[in-house]
Amino acid sequence: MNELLTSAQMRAIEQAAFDSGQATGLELMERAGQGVIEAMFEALPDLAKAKAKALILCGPGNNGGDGFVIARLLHEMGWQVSCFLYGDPGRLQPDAKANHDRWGEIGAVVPFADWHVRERWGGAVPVEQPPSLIVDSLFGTGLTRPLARDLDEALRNLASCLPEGKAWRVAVDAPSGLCMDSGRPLDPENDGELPSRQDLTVSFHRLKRGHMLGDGPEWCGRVAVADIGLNQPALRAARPALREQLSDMVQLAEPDKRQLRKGGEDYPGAHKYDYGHAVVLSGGPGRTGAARLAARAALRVGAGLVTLAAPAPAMSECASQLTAVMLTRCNGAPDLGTLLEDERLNALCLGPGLGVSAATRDLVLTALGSRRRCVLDADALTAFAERPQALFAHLHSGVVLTPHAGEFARLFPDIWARFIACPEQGPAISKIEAAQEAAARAGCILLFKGQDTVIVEPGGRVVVHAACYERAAPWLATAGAGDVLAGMIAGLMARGFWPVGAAETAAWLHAEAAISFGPGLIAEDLAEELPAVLRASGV
Ligand SMILES: NC(=O)C1=CN([C@@H]2O[C@H](COP(=O)(O)OP(=O)(O)OC[C@H]3O[C@@H](n4cnc5c(N)ncnc54)[C@H](OP(=O)(O)O)[C@@H]3O)[C@@H](O)[C@H]2O)[C@@H](O)CC1
Ligand SMILES: Nc1ncnc2c1ncn2[C@@H]1O[C@H](COP(=O)(O)OP(=O)(O)O)[C@@H](O)[C@H]1O
Ligand SMILES: [K+]
Repeated sequence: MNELLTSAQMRAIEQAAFDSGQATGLELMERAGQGVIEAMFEALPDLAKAKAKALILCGPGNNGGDGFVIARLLHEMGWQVSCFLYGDPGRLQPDAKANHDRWGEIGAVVPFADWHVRERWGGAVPVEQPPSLIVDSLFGTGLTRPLARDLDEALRNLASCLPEGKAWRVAVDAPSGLCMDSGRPLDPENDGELPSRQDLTVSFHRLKRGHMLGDGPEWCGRVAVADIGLNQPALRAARPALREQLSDMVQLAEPDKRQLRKGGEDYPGAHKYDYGHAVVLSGGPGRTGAARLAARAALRVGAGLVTLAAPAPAMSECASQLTAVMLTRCNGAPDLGTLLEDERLNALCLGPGLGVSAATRDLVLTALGSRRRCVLDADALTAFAERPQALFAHLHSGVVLTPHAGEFARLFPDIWARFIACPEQGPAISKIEAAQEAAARAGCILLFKGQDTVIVEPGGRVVVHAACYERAAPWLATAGAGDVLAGMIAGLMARGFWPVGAAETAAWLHAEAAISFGPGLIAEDLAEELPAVLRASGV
């Protein structure tokens, strides 16, 4: 259940279910409607206490069909329900048409031409009693272009007549207007501002990428996943074509708890060198803090030994601040080369506080030449902004690049430009495709930071760590948080984690430490919170 689907993958699963006789479209639609009802009363308990009046906005496709099921089921529960249709009833698909017609035996369907939103609910005394629930069943995974101007305007009018807090808002599968493959609004006219935020979005079978990426979480509000009875493993096993379509399935990040554990039954007598020796390169005097944060995090995450390698003028500054982290002198690339003659030094972290200079470029190239596992962050990336190819030519599969958006833009300006261009049709390029293209060009693992962190192995796994909903970690937006993440990845690689696994586990632990610490977090707290996080997660 840890998967994020694209709309095309969801359609392929649905088609396989039809072809194999696992379910019919009508059955799935009924379960989808039922699933929304169950999820919304569970997630929004106050809804049951609200005035039981619902407005169901149905669209021209199967998302609209789900809306007619919801209308019927709410009516059966005693709710007063109004159904509005954007689309031509004569052109509905068979399953949506069947549910439209079933609803038609119960109540009216108001066509779009008669919505007159402002006249209904906009006056000082509304002509019609306002609803306590608005269900957005206009578009789901079938959205391919921005909402038509007249519909968009009607929805904005509705949002101003019944603003947030006046009525609960529940979206069926997707907030209409959001591209579910990217989490990006298809809304060039309004700069990505959709007509309204939802209180809850109910997805079917699995979460889609758009629920977790980009602006998706902001517009979805909360998410729930309704089980609509699709047996994906059975369908996958029986149908090679589906297996192929699902082969690039994206996973949500999970920590490798088994590998995180130290000792235990299978390995009780380990020595510190069994957990590796990480080296973090420090900047000069007055710029050592970032590397010290990284080094401390590498040690806390369980590297057996961690050494901070600092230039001579910064040694006393570092020495006064370090205890368990060791210190060695490193005046530049030749010193680093000498240091790395010790083969026990098995993972490196370069970038935090290192400075944007030719000296940094030399250090990076020496580190890469040693073929050690290596994290390149911050200045180690920016130092190559003028000539990224000079970096890419030396990268290898043991390297993790950890750019934030600015660093990504400097190294991959063309990909960045395409990624941020306002999308006019779906599916829009997502952070996943941007990271995949960048990782393929760089030839190493890429962890593209942000609230939605995307980790990509060229030609291999794609993992998303989304710090949203119950895992929101806004306190991570603090100076130095990225340095800590880089140190954690280096520490895990020193312990023997594969680079992509180190990146995934570190991203999870990093956010978990922020969530565990909570308000007031500063970067120093992250490493200190790790013991509690590790204990709480059973490591
Ligand atoms: N898959 C499953 O297993 C299940 C799916 N279920 C439900 O079905 C939903 C997907 O249904 P769907 O494919 O009919 O697409 P939907 O989102 O209703 O869009 C309808 C059509 O609108 C059109 N269109 C697009 N953009 C437009 C725009 N801006 N303005 C105007 N028109 C626009 C476009 O057609 P076009 O005009 O491009 O030919 C599109 O095909 C899914 O989200 C879930 O709720 C559940 O019932 C249970 C199981
Ligand atoms: N609002 C947020 N929600 C979740 N994670 C965040 C948020 N803001 C920042 N982060 C995370 O914190 C880290 C910040 O890294 P970075 O931008 O490199 O900061 P710095 O350079 O100050 O260390 C990244 O791992 C990023 O994913
Ligand atoms: K919808």
